[in-house]
Amino acid sequence: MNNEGLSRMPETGLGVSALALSRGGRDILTGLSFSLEPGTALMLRGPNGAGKSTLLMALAGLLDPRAGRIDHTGVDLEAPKYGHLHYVAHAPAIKSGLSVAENLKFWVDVLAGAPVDIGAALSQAGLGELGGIDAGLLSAGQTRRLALARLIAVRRPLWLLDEPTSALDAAGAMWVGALISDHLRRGGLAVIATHLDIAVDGNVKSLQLRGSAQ
Ligand SMILES: Nc1ncnc2c1ncn2[C@@H]1O[C@H](COP(=O)(O)OP(=O)(O)OP(=O)(O)O)[C@@H](O)[C@H]1O
Repeated sequence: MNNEGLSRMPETGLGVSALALSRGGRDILTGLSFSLEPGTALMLRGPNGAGKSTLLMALAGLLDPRAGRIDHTGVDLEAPKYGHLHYVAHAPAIKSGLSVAENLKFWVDVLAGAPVDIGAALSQAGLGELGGIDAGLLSAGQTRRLALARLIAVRRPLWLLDEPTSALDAAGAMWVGALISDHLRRGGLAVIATHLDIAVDGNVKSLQLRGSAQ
């Protein structure tokens, strides 16, 4: 694959060692270790309740480890903490009452992204004709596309994606795969919780979670 012409991400790595995560006083994951270099995707697999979302939340800084370490390497220490990552939760954080374009603009402002062409990002997400409508009127798949559009609108090196192809049609799932592939080619990093295979071109690893029996 020729990567010339692609703007590269700042080189960010991720290291997890002897990690233990608990929720409601119950151990969900214990003794988990892995490391990821730039340009790599890690697919988190495992049955319902295995701890995929819990791990993503911890990587996003939303949940403190009970034990062990999470190290984000190559991060600009002057930058806001966790300002190098996108966390896109399973439940799309979309505000009804705001238009589709206003929702994306809201996220660009929250994420302190540089001014971007909102229309172009929506077009890439397959929502080019829908920028003016109330986001509450979107279908489930369109809502997912809008939630993911922030990955395009604000470039960040680490993507933490929880079931990103949920509710998407076949073309949408292909789009997500292409989006992640492009991200990896730029030297980005992605950790993705998914029950479905996502067609990603590049260095893709897989981690099977089984809950606290790790
Ligand atoms: N706020 C909470 N308080 C207590 N337990 C919780 C809480 N949130 C999640 N859990 C528990 O943590 C465990 C792991 O949940 P998690 O959502 O991480 O699993 P998952 O692998 O993402 O599952 P799924 O495939 O169903 O999305 C589950 O047993 C769940 O009941």
